[in-house]
Amino acid sequence: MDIFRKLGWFFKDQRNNYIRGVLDLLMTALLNMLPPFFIGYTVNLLVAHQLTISKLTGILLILVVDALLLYFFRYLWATHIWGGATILEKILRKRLYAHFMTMDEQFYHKYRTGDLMARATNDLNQVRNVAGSGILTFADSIIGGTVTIITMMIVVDWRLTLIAILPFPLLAVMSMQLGRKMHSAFGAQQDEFSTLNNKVQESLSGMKAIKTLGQEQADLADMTKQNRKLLTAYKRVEFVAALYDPFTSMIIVLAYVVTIIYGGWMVLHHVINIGQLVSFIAYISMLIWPMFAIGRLFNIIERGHASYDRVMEVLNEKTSILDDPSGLHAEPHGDLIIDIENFTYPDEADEQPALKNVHVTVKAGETLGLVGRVGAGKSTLMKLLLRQFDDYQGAITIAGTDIKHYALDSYLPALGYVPQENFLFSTTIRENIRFASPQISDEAVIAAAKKAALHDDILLLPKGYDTEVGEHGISLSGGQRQRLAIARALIIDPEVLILDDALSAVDARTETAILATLKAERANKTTIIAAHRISSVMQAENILVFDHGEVSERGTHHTLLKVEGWYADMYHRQQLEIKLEGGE
Ligand SMILES: Nc1ncnc2c1ncn2[C@@H]1O[C@H](COP(=O)(O)OP(=O)(O)OP(=O)(O)O)[C@@H](O)[C@H]1O
Repeated sequence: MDIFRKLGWFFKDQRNNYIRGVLDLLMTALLNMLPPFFIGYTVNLLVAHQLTISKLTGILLILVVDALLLYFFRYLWATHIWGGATILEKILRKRLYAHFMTMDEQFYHKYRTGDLMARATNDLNQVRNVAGSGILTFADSIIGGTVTIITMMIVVDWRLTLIAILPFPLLAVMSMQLGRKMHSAFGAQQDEFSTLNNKVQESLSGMKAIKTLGQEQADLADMTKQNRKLLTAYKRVEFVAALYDPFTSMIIVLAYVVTIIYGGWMVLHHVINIGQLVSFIAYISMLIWPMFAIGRLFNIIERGHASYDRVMEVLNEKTSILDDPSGLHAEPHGDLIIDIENFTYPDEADEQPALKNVHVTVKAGETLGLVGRVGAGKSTLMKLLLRQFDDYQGAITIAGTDIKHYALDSYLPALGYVPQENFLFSTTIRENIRFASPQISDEAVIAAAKKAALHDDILLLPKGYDTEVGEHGISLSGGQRQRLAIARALIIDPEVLILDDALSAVDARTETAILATLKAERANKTTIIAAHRISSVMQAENILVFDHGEVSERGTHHTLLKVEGWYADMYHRQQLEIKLEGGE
C-alpha cells in the first residue's frame, strides 16, 4: 500500500476525479445489494404461496431500473478513474522527458537507451495501472465487500455473517506476504526487460555492423540468452501471482461450508427463514469478486510500486550541469578566453587529466584551429565549451563572463555545434536544416544550405528540400550528412560555431569553398574547428596542437610550419598523400 502514499501528490491533485469515482463505486455497490434481497423476498413469497403476477412484475421492474442505474454509475466511475490514471501517466512521462533533456553525459553513460525507453513506456504503464485498476480494485473490494457484509448482517443475521467471514483475515496476511515477494520479483523482471530492450535497440541500430562482421549467429545467441533470462523472471512473477487465487478459492469454499452448516441449523431452529438463507448464499457469492480483487490488487500495486521506484530512480538523478537561475540572460558575444588548468572525466578520476593547462584567447571574429592525435583532447575542450561538463579547474569566459554564469537557455542557443557523428531526424531536409526553429523561413534554409555547399546536391534529390531523410527516407552520403549538419548550425548564425571534425567526409574543393564562406560570413563571430586534416584549420588565426590533453605547439599555419614539430610533419605528410592520390 506504500505506493498509494508515494502517489499521494497525484491523488491530492486529482482528488475531485477520485472522490467522484469512489462515490460512483459506492452507488454501484449499494445498487448491487438489491437483486439478492429481492431473490430472497421472491423465494419467501413463493414458499408462502403469496407470489402474484403484479408483485412479480413490480420486482422485475425494480430489477430493470436497478440494472439501468448500475450501467450508468459503472460508466461514471470508469470515466473518472481511468481518466485520472491516464493523467498520471502523462504527467510522469512529461517529467521524465523534461528530465532527460537536462541530464548530462554521465547520466547517459549510466543508463542506456533501451533501459530509459523501458522506463518511459513499460514502467509507466504499470504505474498508470495503480492509479486506474489499482484504485478501482481497492475501492471496489473494500466498498463492495463492506457493503455486502453490512447488508448480510442487517438483512440476514449478524452471527451467521461473522462466522462465515471468520477466515477472511487470512487473505490479508497472505497478501502482505506475497506482496513483498511480488515487489522484488517484478523489479527483477523489469530490470531484465530493460536489458533486453537495450539489446534489441543496440542490435537494430548496429545491424549493418553485425552483418558486415558476420556476427548474426553470435548476436542471435546473445539475444536468446537474454530472452531466456527474461522468461525466467516472468515465470517467477507468475509463480508468486499464482499462489494467491487457489488460496482465495479455499477461503470461499470454507465460507460456503460454514453457511450451509450453521445457516441450515438456523433455518431448522427458525432463527432465520429459507428466503434469508438463499439471500445469504447469494451475498456470499457477491463476496467472491472482492476477495479475488484483493489478490489482483496486491499484484497491481506491487508491480506498480516496483515500476514507480524505477522511474523515480531516474528522476532523482541529478545533473552536474547546474543552470544558474540568476544567470545572465544575454547572448555571449565577445572575446573567448579559455583558461583550463585541469579537467578529468568524472568516471576516470584515477586517470590522467583529459585536459591540462590549456590557455588561449580567441578574439571575436577569429577562428581557432585544434589539431592533434586521436584522443588528444580536442573534443573534450569542445564539451567544456558546450557545458556538458562543468567540473574543471579554471574558467572559460566569453565577453568577460564565465560561461557557467550565463543562463543555459541564453548560452546554449547561441552556440552552433556540429559533432563528429551527426544525426538526421526522420523528416524532410528542410525541417532537418531548420531544426532549431520551425519558424525559420524557406529562404533562410536555402541560404544556409548554400553556405554549407549542399544546395546543388539537394536540387538533384527527387523532392528537393522536401525529400524525406532519416530512418524512412533516403540515405545521404557521409559528406552530405556533414554538410546538412553544418547548414543546421549555420542557420542560427551562432555567436560561436564549433565544428568537431565536421569536414572529414567532404572533398578538398568543397572544404575550401565552405571555409571561404565561413571566413566571409562570420567576420564578427568566433569559430572553432577541430580536425585531422590540416587543410581545415590552416586559415585559422590561432592553431593549437594537442598532445595527451596539453598544448604542445601553437601559432598560425606559417609559424607552426617553421617549428618543424608534429604540425609541420603532419602537414607535409598530408600534402604528399594528396600528390600521390593525384589530387591538387
Ligand atoms: N565521456 C568520457 N568519459 C571518459 N573519458 C573520455 C570521455 N570522452 C573522451 N574521453 C577520453 O578523453 C581523452 C580525450 O578524448 P577526446 O575525445 O577529447 O579526443 P580527441 O582529440 O577529440 O580525439 P579524436 O580526434 O579522435 O576526436 C581520450 O583519452 C578519451 O578516451
